[in-house]
Amino acid sequence: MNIKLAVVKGDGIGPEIITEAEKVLDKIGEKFGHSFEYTDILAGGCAIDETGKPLPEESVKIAKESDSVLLGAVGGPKWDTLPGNLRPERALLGLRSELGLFANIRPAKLHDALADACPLKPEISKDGLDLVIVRELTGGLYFGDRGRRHSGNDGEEAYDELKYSEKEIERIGRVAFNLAMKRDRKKVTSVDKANVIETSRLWREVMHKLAKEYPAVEFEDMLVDNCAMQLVRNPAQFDVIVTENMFGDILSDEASMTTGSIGMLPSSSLGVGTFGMYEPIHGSAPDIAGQNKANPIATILSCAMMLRDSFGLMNEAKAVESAVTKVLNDGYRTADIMDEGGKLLGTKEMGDKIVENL
Ligand SMILES: NC(=O)C1=CN([C@@H]2O[C@H](COP(=O)(O)OP(=O)(O)OC[C@H]3O[C@@H](n4cnc5c(N)ncnc54)[C@H](O)[C@@H]3O)[C@@H](O)[C@H]2O)C=CC1
Ligand SMILES: CC(C)CC(=O)C(=O)O
Ligand SMILES: [Mg+2]
Repeated sequence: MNIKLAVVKGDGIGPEIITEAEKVLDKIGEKFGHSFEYTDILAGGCAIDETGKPLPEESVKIAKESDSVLLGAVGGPKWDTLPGNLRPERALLGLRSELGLFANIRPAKLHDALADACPLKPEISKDGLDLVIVRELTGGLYFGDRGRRHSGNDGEEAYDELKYSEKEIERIGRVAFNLAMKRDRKKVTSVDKANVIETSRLWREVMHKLAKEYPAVEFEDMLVDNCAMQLVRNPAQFDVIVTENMFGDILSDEASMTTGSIGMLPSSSLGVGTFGMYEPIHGSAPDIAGQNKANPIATILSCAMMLRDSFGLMNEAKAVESAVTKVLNDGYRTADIMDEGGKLLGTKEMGDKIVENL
């Protein structure tokens, strides 16, 4: 296959982790007879510096003409004082909505070798942890009307609109139920705040209707505050969690720690076809940027998701995942997952080790 990828290196650790991901893809290409063609597109802080805009039209155009997008991370303190619509993060939201990527799949699986990196007590993780968060990605608070206004004598007031339509809820619900059908445990937990928020009450109604169409799937609701607690108390109870945009953003960072580090969690963002955007769930980690310290595994595992979900290359995806597992089993660690007896590697050396194991 000849695969054309639009690549957002982005800011902070973005360029470092993307370099390692491309090395892995190139090795896959060499081994399995594919070629990967990368076109760098500007998005985020680097795009602001170069063009004055977080997401130039040209970047969206190239992304749309590609087979999929690979993204590092955007943002950083340099751009934190810009107005909201000019911040680097707008680029990410813009790409997600322009490309129609409403379903964000974030698998959190604890590798056996990382049991000591998981901060939970061993008895909590002893039988393994393997859950997936299905996060709605193009609706909710991050896309509603927002602004500032003056209100009476109380000074300035800021507002962010939260709305969801039945259609938006149903389509993300279907992604979750269909995913659960392919997994051993076939369980969906729909997470909302239906005791307070009207959008959550509609969310719950739609999910209940959908659940009836999937009798083979065990279904439950959970309030988001309880879910945040349960993820630490007993994460093994979860299989597929489906939730709205902001709850999914927050809960997936929390869930990442059950795997040892946020540097381990990959993601795919999908729409109706096979086109996807693939990125680690973490941000640009300005505190470690440029120091060869970032864990590239989340980005590399995102490439495995891309090979499987967008291109149907099952063996190739498995090869990447097995190489990562082997490197971890051999005791190699980046600083974020370092444990007693581990062999510490930098970003580049971790990428090299994974390539070596391919
Ligand atoms: N997808 C994206 O592009 C995202 C961008 N951001 C942006 O990133 C910037 C930094 O945000 P933070 O809140 O600090 O979140 P962050 O996820 O960048 O970092 C949080 C903590 O996790 C660590 N970390 C993150 N990725 C790591 C990796 N691969 N290996 C080792 N350690 C890692 C960081 O060093 C930091 O201590 C902000 O500008 C934010 O808006 C945040 C989340 C997602
Ligand atoms: C700009 C944010 C919505 C990025 C983020 O935190 C995420 O997608 O996980
Ligand atoms: Mg996030």
